[in-house]
Amino acid sequence: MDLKQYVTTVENWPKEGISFKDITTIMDNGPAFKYAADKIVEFAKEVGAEVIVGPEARGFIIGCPVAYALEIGFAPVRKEGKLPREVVRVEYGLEYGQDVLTMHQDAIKPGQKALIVDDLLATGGTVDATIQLIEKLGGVVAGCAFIIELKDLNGRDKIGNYPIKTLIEY
Ligand SMILES: O=P(O)(O)OC[C@H]1O[C@H](OP(=O)(O)OP(=O)(O)O)[C@H](O)[C@@H]1O
Ligand SMILES: Nc1ncnc2[nH]cnc12
Repeated sequence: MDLKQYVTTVENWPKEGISFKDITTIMDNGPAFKYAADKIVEFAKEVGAEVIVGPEARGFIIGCPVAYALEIGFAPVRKEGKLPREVVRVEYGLEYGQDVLTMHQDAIKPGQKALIVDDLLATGGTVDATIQLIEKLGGVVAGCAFIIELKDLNGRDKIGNYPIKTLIEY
């Protein structure tokens, strides 16, 4: 399937100069959404993922069906002040901002193999912070999977040697 045809590009949103890649037009097409999730499920099996870790909010959209298909757990990464129990926290930078990401202290078991799943890899700030959170909890990063990669922003450089899967490149 040519998944790229289902992505909508919105120029100058949410800020001047940003070419926003909107995945809601993948999600609202059943076969396209299933294809994207199935491709990431295949990768999750290859790397032996034992838990899926997804950053708020679009990482929930694609991460949860992957976890469901594999019958493994899903651990949410949330912006500060959203998780109700004790958390670990990491500050990070975005293509269009700065924020703090958190995970519950008990979200990952020591030694557990975690696959990070998100809709898009841009500067890599989010995935870098998520890797740090998993490792603070004693987890092992099995890999990172994204529907979309924005190559010019060199997000891969922040991921280092972990296995990476991306389905669409710009
Ligand atoms: O590689 P990066 O430069 O970190 O950018 C990628 C991140 O940015 C977007 O999330 P955003 O923080 O906009 O939050 P949202 O999913 O709640 O819209 C996207 O869903 C990724 O998580
Ligand atoms: N250009 C972009 N499109 C969609 N989501 C993003 N997150 C960071 N940069 C983005």
